[in-house]
Amino acid sequence: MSKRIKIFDTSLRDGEQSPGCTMNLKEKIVLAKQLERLNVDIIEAGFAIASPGDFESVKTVAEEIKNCSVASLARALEKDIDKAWEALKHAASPRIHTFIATSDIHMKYKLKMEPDAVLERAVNMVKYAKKYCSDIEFSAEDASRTNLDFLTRVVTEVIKAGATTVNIPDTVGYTTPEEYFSIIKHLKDNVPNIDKADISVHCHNDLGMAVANSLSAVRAGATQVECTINGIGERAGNAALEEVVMALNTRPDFFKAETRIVTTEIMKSSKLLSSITGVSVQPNKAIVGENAFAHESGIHQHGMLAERTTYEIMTPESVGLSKTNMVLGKHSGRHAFKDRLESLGFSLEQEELDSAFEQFKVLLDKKKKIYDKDLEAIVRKESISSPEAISLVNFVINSGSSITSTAVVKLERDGKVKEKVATGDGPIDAAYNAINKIVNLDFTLDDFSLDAVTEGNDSQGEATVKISSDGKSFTGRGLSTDIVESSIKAYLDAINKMIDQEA
Ligand SMILES: CC(=O)SCCNC(=O)CCNC(=O)[C@H](O)C(C)(C)COP(=O)(O)OP(=O)(O)OC[C@H]1O[C@@H](n2cnc3c(N)ncnc32)[C@H](O)[C@@H]1OP(=O)(O)O
Ligand SMILES: CC(C)C(=O)C(=O)O
Ligand SMILES: [Mg+2]
Repeated sequence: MSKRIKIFDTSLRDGEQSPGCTMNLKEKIVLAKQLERLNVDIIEAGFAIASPGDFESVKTVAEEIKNCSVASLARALEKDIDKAWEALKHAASPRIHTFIATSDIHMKYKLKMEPDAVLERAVNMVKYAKKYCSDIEFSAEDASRTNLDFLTRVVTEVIKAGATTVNIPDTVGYTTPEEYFSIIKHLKDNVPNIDKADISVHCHNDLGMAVANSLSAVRAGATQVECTINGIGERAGNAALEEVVMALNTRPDFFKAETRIVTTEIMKSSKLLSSITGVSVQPNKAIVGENAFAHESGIHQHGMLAERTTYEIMTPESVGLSKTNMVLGKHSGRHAFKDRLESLGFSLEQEELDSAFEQFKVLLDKKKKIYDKDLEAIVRKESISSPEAISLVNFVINSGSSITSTAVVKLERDGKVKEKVATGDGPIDAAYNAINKIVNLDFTLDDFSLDAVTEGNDSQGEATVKISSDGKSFTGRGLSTDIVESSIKAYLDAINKMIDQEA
């Protein structure tokens, strides 16, 4: 049977402790509402005593959110708990979250308290909070580095005092999945009243194990996971909500656990947070990174086209993306290329397809990102260009604002290569003059235009050239990331059409 895991989102509290991730009141409300749509169980809205701004945020989130519990953090101090309650009192479902550190290092150096005094404070503050509301969470800060017998005592006593959730944080991201499993299992087996409270886990990502540790704890019996959107949080961050949730969702056979998260809201939540904080996620970030559902290599794309499950363990639709992103890139093959062209409405004969595919690969050596418009441009060129009587071998341009432009152009015709040098009014004019010297044909240049056909710094420029001879006009097109090259190609395309028609 599947057990229910509560998702406690702390993006607004621990998440906001990430340098660069502070949010103003309005932004916090917008994010809280999105977390409500995501259907998290608990929103930790802030640390009410920390500042008037934090107090106001907790208060407003508490008043606005109806379908999730709203929590405020409070040290194990009466003044913190009073302030938390003042902010939370109008919440539909308030939770006071009080904490104190229990590890030897923290007790000795930071709190300067003996363990018994810490235990007593924890118990008294849970009782103190309990007079305000029934839903009390207690966190034993730095639990993963706490003496296990002492931690067992603390957990037992705070549950007796009325804590309904006991959190066992890996505050400094120090533990490992196996070790954390045994800590949680030990508490499950040795705390007599453990079933009266949810065991919560709160993992930091200092060693990159926050999600793995959280999931391991779920296997050991934890019933609440604390996490943040995009994994933001103090230092290296907290366990990423989207990763925890999708792991549970994707592997019910293994975890036998489920959440109430509306997973189709995941992507929106991630993007909203990034737009609020200005901190975007790395492209290879699991679940919400730009590449998480992108397939670039030919063998994978071929497999995906045959059957999605060959390379997709969860669907992009399940996290709110409209579709898998088949990235046409350097490693793509003909299957994916053809599929994309067909989706753009082009159906090419094998020969045309091979030629377009070849051009596509050449283009990729020059251009990092290929857009649909690039493909359209390649195909349009493919279907409109004439047989090449004259082809470009290479060219060299010397141009600048204070020198006369000079072009050296090398062309091939009937297996013979010819090279000429010419000057001109700008690099394109110089190149055209050099071509004129080589081809030695009688025509006039009537029109020339240049357009950027795709997006980005490395966009392709399409040159269009009109020439005429004996009252007939010929249009040529050329495409390249280099505008001089596209201009030369367009000029030669028009000349080839003229030669073709004269032949
Ligand atoms: C693991 C975590 O994420 S814990 C949450 C961390 N988040 C934050 O700290 C953000 C908000 N914090 C703040 O704005 C400030 O630290 C405040 C307003 C809470 C307190 O500020 P100050 O009163 O100036 O104290 P300061 O932060 O310098 O030191 C913390 C004090 O709280 C005490 N303390 C720390 N944790 C606890 C606790 N859980 N219970 C009781 N006392 C505690 C420390 O011993 C220290 O006490 P001292 O002033 O008597 O030496
Ligand atoms: C306050 C507690 C839960 C915390 O953030 C931590 O221990 O990391
Ligand atoms: Mg934390």
